[in-house]
Amino acid sequence: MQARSVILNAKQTVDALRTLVGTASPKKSLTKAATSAAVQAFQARDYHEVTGDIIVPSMVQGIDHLRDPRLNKGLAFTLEERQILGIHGLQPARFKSQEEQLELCRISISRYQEDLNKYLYLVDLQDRNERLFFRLISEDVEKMMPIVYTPTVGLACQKFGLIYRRPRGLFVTINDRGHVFDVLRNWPEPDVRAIVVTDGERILGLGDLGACGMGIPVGKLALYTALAGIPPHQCLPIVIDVGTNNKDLLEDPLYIGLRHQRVQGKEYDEFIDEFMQAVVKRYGQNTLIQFEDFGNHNAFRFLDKYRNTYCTFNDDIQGTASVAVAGMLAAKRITNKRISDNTFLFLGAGEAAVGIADLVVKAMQAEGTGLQEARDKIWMFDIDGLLAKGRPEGRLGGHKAYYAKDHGVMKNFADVVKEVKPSVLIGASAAGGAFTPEILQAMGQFNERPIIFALSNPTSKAECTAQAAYDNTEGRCIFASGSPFPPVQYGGKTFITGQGNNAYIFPGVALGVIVTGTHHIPEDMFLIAAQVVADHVSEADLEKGSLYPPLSAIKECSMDIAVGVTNYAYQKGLASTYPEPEDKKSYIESHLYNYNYQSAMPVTWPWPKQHESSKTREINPTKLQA
Ligand SMILES: O=C([O-])CC(=O)C(=O)O
Ligand SMILES: [Mg+2]
Repeated sequence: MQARSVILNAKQTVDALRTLVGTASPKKSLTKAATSAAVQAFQARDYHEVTGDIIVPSMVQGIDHLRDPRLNKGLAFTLEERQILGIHGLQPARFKSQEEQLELCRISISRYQEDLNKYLYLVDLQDRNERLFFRLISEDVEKMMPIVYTPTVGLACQKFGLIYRRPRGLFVTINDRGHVFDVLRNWPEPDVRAIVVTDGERILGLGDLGACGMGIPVGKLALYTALAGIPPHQCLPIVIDVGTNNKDLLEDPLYIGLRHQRVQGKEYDEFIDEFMQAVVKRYGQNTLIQFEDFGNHNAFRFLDKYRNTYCTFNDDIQGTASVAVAGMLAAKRITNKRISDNTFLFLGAGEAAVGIADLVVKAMQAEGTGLQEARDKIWMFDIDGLLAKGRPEGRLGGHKAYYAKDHGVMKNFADVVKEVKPSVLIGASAAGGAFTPEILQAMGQFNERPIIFALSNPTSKAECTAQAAYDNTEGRCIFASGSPFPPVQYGGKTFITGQGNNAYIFPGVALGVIVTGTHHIPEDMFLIAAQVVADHVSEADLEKGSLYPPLSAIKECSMDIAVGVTNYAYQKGLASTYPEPEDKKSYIESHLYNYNYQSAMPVTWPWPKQHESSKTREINPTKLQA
């Protein structure tokens, strides 16, 4: 007989599901219709035991409070909570505050010698106790960010097959063609607002790591919550697995992704289209989709293709550009030069380099410089040599063409440095150590205060170290790097250089976009973000050698960026959440994640006392008058 369509209420759905999965003994067997309705209701996520901030108390088993990382508080459960929740006796007698737990976490991490082990400790903590994890990172950004994020996350991606324990995020493979929406439906959270997606083709400066690139969306979204307070249940990390061209991975028995060459061309493009549509269908058109670490050839294409039809940005192009421009704005205070008064030379002409160049041009235009004049001040050098018009083997597709010069072929970067005599040298090439002492010394000869950015990640891919930049410029350089470097010793002084990493930008932009329900993300938002970060740089920061505020100030930057983005979104009519809040900051704050434990007591416990409600009645003024 054909199953009749039935709609079950939440309780019936749960009962039916429990019966289906064998956790309840059925009073009577389920009809086919009820079974199908239960499965459908479950798949449509009509019902959740624990999702987002919503917990259905009667549906959570006692021990789930310890097993579910969103509920677990470990020894911080009070006696009342342990008794009411049915977990009394499942833990030792000791009660701890969250602060005491944090202290233990710090001690535990410091006992590991290797960063990868520290990373694994934090992965376990996130799997075990979510609030503790986020509070730990957000309260000690300087120490924790290099572990959950760059540079250690790069190593974690390289060893992903070896360290893989539990899944986090969604793996959508090319074999799911035609069914991407169904895969998205398997994600248990109904209220996703932001996705970070990679296809793993260009993980940091490490190249094609295929599905092992999952560490990146996970790490970026950890910063969404830790640095911008975006609730974790609103964040979804995704890897799009279309294979890998990394020969070592294809032969590695530990590799966890599809074991074939990357699917490319029309099939790949259609798959990405299907993915974008499936996201909108599942989570709505305002779902933010952050593209991360795609190959150069795809990154620009997708940004151009989707930026006006989806809520999307490319962090490697736009986030990195924004943080680099923030550094340039801060550097003005040292050099007393406008951005337009500089000559730029880039090593690399990929996502980061071209993204930075485009935003620098915009910043120059804001200073009153003409478009062509601005572009003329920017030189680029890539794997084929200087970007010169008509160079024989050079690919000059897309925005790269804007920066090609009427110049003969040049293949030696040091020669280009000597000829162009840039005041700003920017490395975004993934060529570790490419800024040789000879190049750095030349920068020191042409400039009183040479600006040198070694932005490639992780640390091993940086174009030079902070120490090398100081040593080879008599300590006169203005330096920033994408990955952190230890303090520099030069001329009897200690310098703490800044990290020009897009982590200063994307969490705040994402927060502003999410709370306003902005659908498109205009380039101006990244210029706003750059200005906010530059405004957070104090004289003391500049004095000690940093063009950026300390990492501990990223949370404030994120909030101020979100306020800037929110103001802009309402001014330009891009916001979809109405009415427009008067006080933007408190509106944003009302959306933020709370890192502190919440009471696990049922909301109805203890029951309101009778005399308390009657007291309210007693002071009712109308009654008094009567
Ligand atoms: O992840 C980072 O540290 C910065 C970034 O986007 C990249 O290098 O691709
Ligand atoms: Mg990236």
